[in-house]
Amino acid sequence: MTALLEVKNIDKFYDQFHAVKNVTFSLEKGEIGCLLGPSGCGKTTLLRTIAGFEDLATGSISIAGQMVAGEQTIPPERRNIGMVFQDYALFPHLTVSENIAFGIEQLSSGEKSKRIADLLKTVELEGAGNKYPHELSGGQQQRVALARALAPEPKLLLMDEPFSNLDVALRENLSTEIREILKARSITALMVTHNQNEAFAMADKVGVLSCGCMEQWDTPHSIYHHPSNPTVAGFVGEGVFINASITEKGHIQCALGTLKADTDLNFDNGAQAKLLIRPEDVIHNDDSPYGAEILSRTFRGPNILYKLKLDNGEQILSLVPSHHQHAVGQRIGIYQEVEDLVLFPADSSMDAGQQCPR
Ligand SMILES: Nc1ncnc2c1ncn2[C@@H]1O[C@H](COP(=O)(O)OP(=O)(O)OP(=O)(O)O)[C@@H](O)[C@H]1O
Repeated sequence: MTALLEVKNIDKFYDQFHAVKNVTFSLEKGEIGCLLGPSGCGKTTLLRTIAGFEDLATGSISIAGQMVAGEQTIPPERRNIGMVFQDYALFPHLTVSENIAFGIEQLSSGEKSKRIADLLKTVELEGAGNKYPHELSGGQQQRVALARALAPEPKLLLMDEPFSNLDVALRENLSTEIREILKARSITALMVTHNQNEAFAMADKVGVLSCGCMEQWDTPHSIYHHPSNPTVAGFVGEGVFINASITEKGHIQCALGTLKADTDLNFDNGAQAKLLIRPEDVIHNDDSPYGAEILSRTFRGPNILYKLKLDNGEQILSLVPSHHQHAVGQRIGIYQEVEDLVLFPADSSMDAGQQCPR
């Protein structure tokens, strides 16, 4: 099966600055991908090269089997792409219906009206066709922007931080809603976001970028539970690395006791490693022989996030139901319940989530 979007070994420079480095990934028809990564890692640049707003130095991009950049270049308007931007970019002097009609002027008026009515229904804005953008909320405007991008029935939809102007509750609802709309229509889409919750809620595949490199392109589950390197592990979720040693085949010793691996660890006996401990892996239980001192606490509604100091001085995080009330400085009992062992060699660079040089 040919991928709908195929990005192969692309490099992009701004003068001497290497903004995208040998990036390869693909999306099947109907799949939703999200590009995630710290500020300046190249997410928008990558999206813009796919849209055709930026030239490539090397590599190729194909959409629905047609090469659009590489040995041949096809201009943005002929790439059959729809775009949704952070600031909605609606025409303020046009009504909602006129905004949606913008890219389908070539259709007969009957077809146009039918397409607009269908899209207004899809984005749940029936009855809002005669309104102007300023009469709508941010979330409604972004739904109009989506309808406008979908009107010409593009092969690929690109979305650049589409929810970042919206408040937190709305972002979550809208990301789920938009995923459902795209899935119902089998639309292939690629979205850029800073927000990992959004990426996980929306995407079939997530690409974690760092300093222009694609660190991992994988399902949200694998990105979270099987990160391929410390950069991905540290960027996604709130994990902390602690020291560990491989004592015998499949046994790992750390400050939280001994852990046993079900699979081959690819470490020699006696090897030193860094073990990822996520806050949800650390369970509060005062009967546990392992204890830690509370260094700080952050109330999060249903949970409290404790920063804890282990007896050997290492620090970890623990997510505890918020009806537990413990003060900073108090000692609590904890035990580990690490389900997915994420281990990297002790000498790995742990520069996760850092700003990329510009
Ligand atoms: N037109 C340009 N000319 C020169 N450098 C640029 C240009 N556009 C982007 N860059 C640089 O390329 C790098 C990647 O930028 P890009 O906007 O793609 O990052 P990003 O991951 O989308 O960041 P953010 O999340 O902050 O929007 C940055 O270092 C940026 O300064």
